[in-house]
Amino acid sequence: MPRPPRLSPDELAAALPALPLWSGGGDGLRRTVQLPSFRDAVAAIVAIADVAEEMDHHPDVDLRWRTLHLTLVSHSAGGVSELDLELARRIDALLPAHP
Ligand SMILES: C[C@H](O)[C@H](O)[C@H]1CNC2=NC(N)=NC(=O)C2=N1
Repeated sequence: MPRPPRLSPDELAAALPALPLWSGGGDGLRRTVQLPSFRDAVAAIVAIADVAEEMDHHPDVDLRWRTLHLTLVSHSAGGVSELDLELARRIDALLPAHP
């Protein structure tokens, strides 16, 4: 299946209000979340990995103790695409709703 192109700045600006826990611009969407423990954070990564494999779209992941930093970017498109928006929505459904 062809991968979607990168979003234009206007398309991205229109999409971001629906993802209030995510920041960033054309170089990637970013969310930081603190989990109760290191193990909880690792479990969150594993749950995200299941979604990423299903979508064949993978986040950049940086874990510092129990603080998880996620960056979503479509490497092949050279920016943020609809796949990143969908992955962000699915990650939000897995993680606690607070920062
Ligand atoms: C062959 C495979 O579909 C590609 O390498 C996929 C895998 N996951 C990916 N994930 C992300 N974030 N960007 C990509 O360009 C990408 N490419």
